[in-house]
Amino acid sequence: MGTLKPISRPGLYAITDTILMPADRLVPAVEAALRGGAVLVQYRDKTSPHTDRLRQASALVSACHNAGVPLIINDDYELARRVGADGVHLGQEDGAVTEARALLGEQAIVGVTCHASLDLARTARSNGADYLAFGRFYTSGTKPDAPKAAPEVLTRARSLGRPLTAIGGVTTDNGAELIRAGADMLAVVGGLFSGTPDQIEQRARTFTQLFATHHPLYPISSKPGAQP
Ligand SMILES: Cc1ncc(COP(=O)(O)OP(=O)(O)O)c(N)n1
Ligand SMILES: Cc1nc(C(=O)O)sc1CCOP(=O)(O)O
Ligand SMILES: [Mg+2]
Repeated sequence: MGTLKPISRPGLYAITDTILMPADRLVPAVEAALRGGAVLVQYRDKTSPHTDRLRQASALVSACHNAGVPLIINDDYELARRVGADGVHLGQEDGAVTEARALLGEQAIVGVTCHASLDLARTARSNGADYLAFGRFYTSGTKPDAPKAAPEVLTRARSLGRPLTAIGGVTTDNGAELIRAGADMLAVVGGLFSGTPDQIEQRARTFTQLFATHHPLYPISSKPGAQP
């Protein structure tokens, strides 16, 4: 068995956005999410020139590693390798898990989009995915046309034995339903990053509190009121 990867901690998965977070606000916004308890961060930028993406991803590696949190790069495992990120998130059209693993190494975190499909999830698991992402669960301003999923898919996917991520229109109001259905991470763009750093930090704390209240495996020592 390999070493346990850091995604074994349930919690908020913060995903960046080029519209909500222009270059000068990117790092402060992510630092606010980290102060609020985000356990994983994804750099998702589908439009900026390569040199900008390289600079921004490098800055995020430093911010995340200062907080002891892994940084995932969306789509681009070559960029992940260049900046020393901790892994990559792959959609169904973004290349093979095995190729990403070969480039990034055994310890890399590779996540895969499974939409609402247990078959896609089984295939992703066989190919070595470290977490399985399901969605979109609610109305999403960031990706309105993503295929729909119902929370029950999370409950069914629990038997696959991989951490489950829920994405798409997730907010502090609807997140508890997804955690109770089986989500180990809530992947959030608009429901987290549409605001000032203070608001982002407060929302991240609220998401973190949802895990403390509703996730069965939330670390005992992190539960409010628990003795250290
Ligand atoms: C955690 C997480 N889940 C799903 C996605 C979506 O990936 P994909 O289907 O490749 O779509 P794009 O994000 O590339 O538009 C994700 N990025 N992260
Ligand atoms: C990037 C992405 N992927 C989705 C999927 O369902 O695969 S939904 C989505 C957008 C997530 O942003 P927001 O939290 O603002 O809805
Ligand atoms: Mg993709």
